Amino acid sequence: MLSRQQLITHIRQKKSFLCIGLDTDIHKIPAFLHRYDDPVLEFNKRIIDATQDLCVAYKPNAAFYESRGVKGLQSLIDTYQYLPKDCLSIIDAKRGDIGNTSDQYANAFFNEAESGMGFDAITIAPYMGNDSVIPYLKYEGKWIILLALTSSVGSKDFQYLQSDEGFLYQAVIKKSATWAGADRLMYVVGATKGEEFANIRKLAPDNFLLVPGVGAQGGSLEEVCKYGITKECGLLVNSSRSIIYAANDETFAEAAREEAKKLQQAMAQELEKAEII
Ligand SMILES: O=c1ccn([C@@H]2O[C@H](COP(=O)(O)O)[C@@H](O)[C@H]2O)c(=O)[nH]1
Repeated sequence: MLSRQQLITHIRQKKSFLCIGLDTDIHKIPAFLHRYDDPVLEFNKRIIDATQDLCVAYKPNAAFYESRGVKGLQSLIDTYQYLPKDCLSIIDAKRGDIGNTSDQYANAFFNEAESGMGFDAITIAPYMGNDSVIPYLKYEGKWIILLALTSSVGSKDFQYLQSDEGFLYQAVIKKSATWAGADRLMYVVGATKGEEFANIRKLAPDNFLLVPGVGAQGGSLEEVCKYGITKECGLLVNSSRSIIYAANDETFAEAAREEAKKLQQAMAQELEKAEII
């Protein structure tokens, strides 16, 4: 379990607000790893070993594990167990369902005694409203991360629809702020939506934002920081493919480290600019 204050301390100590996405596709990892019992786990362990001093969070995306059935679930559980305790562990599951079903999702990802997984945080699609989100908050100290404004091209289909509270994504932020405080609630905001960060900060001045889209999707770290950084940083910037698939041979973990380091160094500059370190 990682509290807001611990997260902020780690950001200052590591000079980093990098979240590394473990979107591990068994068909994309280096061929030599296939001699291991669990190639995906071996890949993840080496990525984690090579990068853990450079990042403050890891985010396995559930789809890459669930797509492989029982074996994939085991890779996910074993990867969770291997994650360093000083990094925020986020399961990117994007769940959302009626209350009793959400109870089961929360149990699956938060109740380590029963499922083998006790992630610190989970991404949630908030579309089904309050009763779909509250079950996760019953787990003391765990974080919920609601999809607000996603990095996807399709975000314009619904998220920018006008409502009484402004755009629909703005209504999501306003309403959900009544469900939990900034010590338990984050929002996903895509790095590809740099121009919206200033508006989002007006609605969510203290919440951490989980920001995917830097790297393979072309989002700008500089723009995100220009409008999104707060005095306590308030950002976790995720990159998955650009780091974990930086090379496709025996050097993959070193190459991942190099990519992570470039981002960490750019983040250190942003933290200095904002006088956080
Ligand atoms: O709006 C969103 C929400 C989630 N994601 C997820 O983040 C990573 C991004 O991976 P990259 O390889 O760095 O593009 C991936 O797991 C997505 O499912 C997102 O991209 N946008």
